[in-house]
Amino acid sequence: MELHTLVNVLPFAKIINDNGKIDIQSIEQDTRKVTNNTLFICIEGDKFDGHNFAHDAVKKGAVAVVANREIPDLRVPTIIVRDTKRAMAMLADVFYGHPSQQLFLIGVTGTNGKTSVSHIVDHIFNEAGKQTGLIGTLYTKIGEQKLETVNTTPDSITLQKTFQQMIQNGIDVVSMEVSSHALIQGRTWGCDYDVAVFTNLTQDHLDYHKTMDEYKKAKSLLFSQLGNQYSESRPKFAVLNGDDPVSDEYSRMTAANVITYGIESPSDVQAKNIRFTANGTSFDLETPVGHTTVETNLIGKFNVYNVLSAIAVGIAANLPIDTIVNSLRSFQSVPGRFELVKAGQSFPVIVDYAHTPDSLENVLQTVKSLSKDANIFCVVGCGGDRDRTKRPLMAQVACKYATNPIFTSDNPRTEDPKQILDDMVQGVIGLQYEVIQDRKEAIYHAIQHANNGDIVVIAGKGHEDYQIIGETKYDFDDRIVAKEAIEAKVANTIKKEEQ
Ligand SMILES: CC(=O)N[C@H]1[C@@H](OP(=O)(O)OP(=O)(O)OC[C@H]2O[C@@H](n3ccc(=O)[nH]c3=O)[C@H](O)[C@@H]2O)O[C@H](CO)[C@@H](O)[C@@H]1O[C@H](C)C(=O)N[C@@H](C)C(=O)N[C@H](CCC(=O)O)C(=O)O
Ligand SMILES: Nc1ncnc2c1ncn2[C@@H]1O[C@H](COP(=O)(O)OP(=O)(O)OP(=O)(O)O)[C@@H](O)[C@H]1O
Ligand SMILES: N[C@H](CCC[C@H](N)C(=O)O)C(=O)O
Ligand SMILES: [Mg+2]
Repeated sequence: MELHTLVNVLPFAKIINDNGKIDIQSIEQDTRKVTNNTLFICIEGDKFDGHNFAHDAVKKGAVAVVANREIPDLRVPTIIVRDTKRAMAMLADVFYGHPSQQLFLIGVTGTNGKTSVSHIVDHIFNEAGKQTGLIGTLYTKIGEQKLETVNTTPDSITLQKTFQQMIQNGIDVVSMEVSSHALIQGRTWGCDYDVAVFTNLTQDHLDYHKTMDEYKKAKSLLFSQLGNQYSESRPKFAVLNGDDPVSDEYSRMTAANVITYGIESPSDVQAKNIRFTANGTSFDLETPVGHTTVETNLIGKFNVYNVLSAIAVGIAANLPIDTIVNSLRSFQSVPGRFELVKAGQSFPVIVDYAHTPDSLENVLQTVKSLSKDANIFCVVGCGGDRDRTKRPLMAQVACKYATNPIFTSDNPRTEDPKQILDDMVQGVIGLQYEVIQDRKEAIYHAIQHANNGDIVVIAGKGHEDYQIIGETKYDFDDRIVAKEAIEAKVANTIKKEEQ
């Protein structure tokens, strides 16, 4: 695309060193991705100032630069704008041909459940015969192809480029997770959502947002930015959790149609008579388009909320209710979410991604409801360089529900693992718990001491196949470590029996 055509979308932009027509073949905000004929955008970030990389970008092939000030000795055309992040989102949307307008785009935000809900939604549309794409914590999925992601919600260039790739691959429906960080940083500016979903709001990320109010405001942007163009052929919907008090505020902020879902409060999409069985959950469903029964393999009340929100998305997209409900029967699970590890042991071992006080409470409550008298071993830690104030709260939750809480390291990152554990322990002074800093040792310890009828929960890292200590990412997968621990225990038992 020609540089001036692109720059036309940036009101009041000034070009320094303009030297006529230039063909732009890619736009990038990271020098590590710059190639020939790139338009490089300088972003002032938390760690670096991209303006300091402009010369480097030109050396690598950048033919023009977007900046918020003149960069000394830079000889390529430089487009000066006040806000380079906003310019980046606009340029990305234009450069990739407004791809989100051609997709049925669903954004899911909330503290917990984004990955789960986006996967259930993806499954529903897939079963309804649509070609689907998914963007989130686990991966970017284009049809059957899975690509690794750095962030839950990518930067605006990566995002728009991914949408374009999806269109080229025949995708028509995309469900994506929208993090609060992404909303505040404008990574999703330019996204034309058809449906925006709110799961819930509880404590997390206060290291970044500072207060719950700021965190709530960040998430509200998905709803206030939801297009307010009324179109009969393409109405916009906000899908809100009727049992979360924050939904009232979000409802007032959006100009779109609102569908609520819930269990406790009267909602448009409502679950009644919830029945937890050995194989999953079933409930009576009431919706504006009909009443029916839902059966799912997923367990826990929190998963009823996840399923309800996904049903509401299906309804917003005009899918027949029977198609939605039938597809739910074949939805299995999400990797690392309540994932059972089986290696011949006589007690359940569950790996789960609960890394907030609320998610841990939901999972442990569910586990407790499975067997009232079981000893519950809960191996849990808290991430470093993240919200410190959730640490004592997570420890409290572990001690409230588990008979055997074991505090260990999650991803300590650049923090001292001992300090993180000390922060956790501050919440449970005088209560019973163990501290085993090494995660592998902690998992082995829990499995070694669990007996028939007990339950082991390994929380916090779910699908992660690494552990970040310092700045190094080591191979580490709770599911593999747990399996090895079980196998060691089973082998030992057999040996003892043979003696
Ligand atoms: C704090 C934060 O959110 N940082 C995000 C932010 O980085 P930043 O803009 O501050 O970038 P920076 O590293 O200071 O660099 C500034 C600029 O210099 C450029 N640069 C930098 C180095 C270099 O060699 N060359 C170069 O060009 C960078 O590409 C960037 O344009 O923008 C980047 C691009 O979008 C993100 O990858 C990065 O996420 C970091 C890795 C991160 O850890 N973020 C977490 C907190 C996060 O965003 N998490 C949420 C999920 C949370 C949840 O709900 O659970 C997520 O969406 O992933
Ligand atoms: N609706 C829910 N309410 C509360 N807790 C939930 C809910 N759904 C899932 N959980 C719990 O939260 C954990 C994380 O779920 P999931 O990965 O779906 O959330 P997420 O919002 O994508 O998280 P992240 O912000 O880290 O990407 C699960 O492992 C489970 O313990
Ligand atoms: N998206 C979350 C994931 C947390 C996962 C947990 N294992 C940790 O490292 O704290 C975050 O970046 O805060
Ligand atoms: Mg997620």
